[in-house]
Amino acid sequence: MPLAISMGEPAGIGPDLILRLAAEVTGLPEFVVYGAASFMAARSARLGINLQIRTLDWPGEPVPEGCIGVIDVADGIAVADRPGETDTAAAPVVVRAIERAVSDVREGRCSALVTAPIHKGALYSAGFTYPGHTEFLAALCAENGRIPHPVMMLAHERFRAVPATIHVPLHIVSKLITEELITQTVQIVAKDLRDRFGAERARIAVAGLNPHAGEGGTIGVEERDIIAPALDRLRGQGFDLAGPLPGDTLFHPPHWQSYDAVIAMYHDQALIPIKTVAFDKAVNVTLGLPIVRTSPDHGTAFNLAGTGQGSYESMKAAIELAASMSERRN
Ligand SMILES: NC(=O)C1=CN([C@@H]2O[C@H](COP(=O)(O)OP(=O)(O)OC[C@H]3O[C@@H](n4cnc5c(N)ncnc54)[C@H](O)[C@@H]3O)[C@@H](O)[C@H]2O)C=CC1
Ligand SMILES: NCC(=O)COP(=O)(O)O
Repeated sequence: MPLAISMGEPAGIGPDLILRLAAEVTGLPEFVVYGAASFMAARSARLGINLQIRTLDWPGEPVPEGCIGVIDVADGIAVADRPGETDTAAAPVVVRAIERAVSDVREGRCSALVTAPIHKGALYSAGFTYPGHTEFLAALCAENGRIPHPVMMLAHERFRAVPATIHVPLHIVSKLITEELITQTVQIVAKDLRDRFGAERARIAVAGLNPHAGEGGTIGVEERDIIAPALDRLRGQGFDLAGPLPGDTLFHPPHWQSYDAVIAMYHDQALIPIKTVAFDKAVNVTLGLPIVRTSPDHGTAFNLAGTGQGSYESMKAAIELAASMSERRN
């Protein structure tokens, strides 16, 4: 069964990386692209890539050598090949690509989902109401009206960083740190590390929110009043946890290397360390969903789109990790 790759923002680097990987790298897991076939052909020609675009009726259709299979979701919308220039008209295609890909994974026609980067601002101006893929995918995976709690994890080998809150302004993070959020996040991380990464009893570190993890309640009380009690309760249920630990020293390599994952309290607390050490290799994984979803760690890189420059290593790692996670699960 192929992987489903949503093409992402057409003005961005995502389509280039998909095309370059298909043309230049052998031995990748089989995949099909969800997006606009005519746009993919135009971007391929711009990049001088010798690859035919083959429109598929269904993802399992055989794709001849020298071709890349595309499930065309353009539905009459002309997606322009203009690197670096967003176009509101393309937004429905970008969104539909994700929706169709999720549906094909959920219905067993594809093994897992890999998303190329979207430009959040471009989608917001076209009326998209989800902060990012992570929250949108959770909504698409709702069952009986229940939306699963999605957990973002950035992973490179044993370095796995999880922001407990995701795409939210910093000034409301503190209000969102609740015992329920800490509990749910730890439970999902531990379960998915076991089921999808083979870490039988994951050892997880949890960061504090405030400098020095609150310094005993003198520089903030979330650690004392919320995070520590939640961790104590979870330890009582058998989870192997350290923390709350000061966020500034937790990512010192000898420290994080002794854990299977580090849970941070907010987006940048988790993502800055991993992007600093592994920007071109780390993968964004969504935990807590009934499907496997990965993505490169970077965004749309408008300055590189359409140039053939830029690294495809994170996208390649996302494809390989999606394949290995879905094999482990099946
Ligand atoms: N999964 C997703 O859909 C993601 C989407 N984004 C979105 O992407 C847009 C742009 O975000 P930025 O913060 O500018 O981040 P960005 O990752 O697009 O770019 C940051 C810097 O990294 C460089 N860069 C990015 N990818 C690269 C690659 N493959 N090889 C070499 N250099 C690369 C860019 O040229 C730029 O200098 C935003 O709308 C953001 O929300 C950001 C991260 C993930
Ligand atoms: N910085 C990571 C990021 O913004 C990716 O978000 P998502 O689109 O995967 O939810």
